[in-house]
Amino acid sequence: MYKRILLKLSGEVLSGEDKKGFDEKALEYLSNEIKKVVQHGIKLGMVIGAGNLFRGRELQDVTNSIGDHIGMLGTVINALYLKDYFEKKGIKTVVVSQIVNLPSVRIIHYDDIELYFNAGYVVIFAGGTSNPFFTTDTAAALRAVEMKADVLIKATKVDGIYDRDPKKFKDAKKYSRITYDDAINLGLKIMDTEAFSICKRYHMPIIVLNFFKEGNLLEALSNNRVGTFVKP
Ligand SMILES: Nc1ncnc2c1ncn2[C@@H]1O[C@H](COP(=O)(O)OP(=O)(O)O)[C@@H](O)[C@H]1O
Ligand SMILES: O=c1ccn([C@@H]2O[C@H](COP(=O)(O)OP(=O)(O)O)[C@@H](O)[C@H]2O)c(=O)[nH]1
Repeated sequence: MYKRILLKLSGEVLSGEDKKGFDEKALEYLSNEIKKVVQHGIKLGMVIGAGNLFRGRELQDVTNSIGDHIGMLGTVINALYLKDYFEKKGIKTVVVSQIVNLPSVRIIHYDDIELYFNAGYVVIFAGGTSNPFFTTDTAAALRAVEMKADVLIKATKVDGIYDRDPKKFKDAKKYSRITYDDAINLGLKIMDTEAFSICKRYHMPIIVLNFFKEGNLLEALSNNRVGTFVKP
């Protein structure tokens, strides 16, 4: 079983698919899935998106870089919302970020992160990469490498990587395994190229899985037979 993971969640995990804001049922489901992982003693880092609040590219009347700043702040909002929710459910959680200075958010410091893991805390890395023009997938790849994760899990609403977007093409075919190079060269838009490149360079395996199937996350960590596995 993987013992140290970076979990990337899209913002819609907090709102429900194609919805905005926060949904109680979605949050309860999420905290139950996370609890299963934490109870196995797995060291868990998380990167959360902000698709349930703001995506820079969707703010059409806003200057690109400012829209992205708004998006990154959205990830901090999500992280704090989650921290509060998790703690009420008994999951010890700390939020770290480089983009805000708030009493509820800690500065990212490698030594401290190890202490948080050893004390059984889930660590939520908020604020994306701290730069506009990137996504939280790229942030997840960076944080996975930085925290020396065994694997990066991209938890999403499709059950793996397909030869085409399965939401648009009913006859899309799923890969159970794929190389970084194929994922990049075939232009499979499940994650951005930057994220695949960082994982390739630092030999970080990726599992893409459907987060909305109960127990899927823990099963993937146990047997590697869920979703799509991206490897060298
Ligand atoms: N080749 C592909 N294989 C799987 N999913 C794909 C592919 N191309 C595009 N997608 C889309 O990527 C989405 C997953 O990305 P995610 O980051 O979770 O969502 P979003 O970017 O909408 O927040 C899926 O909903 C799926 O429709
Ligand atoms: O390093 C980053 C990460 C995110 N964002 C902004 O934050 C938004 C939310 O992130 P993302 O789209 O990855 O969220 P998700 O779709 O996974 O919920 C993005 O649209 C960008 O506007 C950014 O500017 N830089």
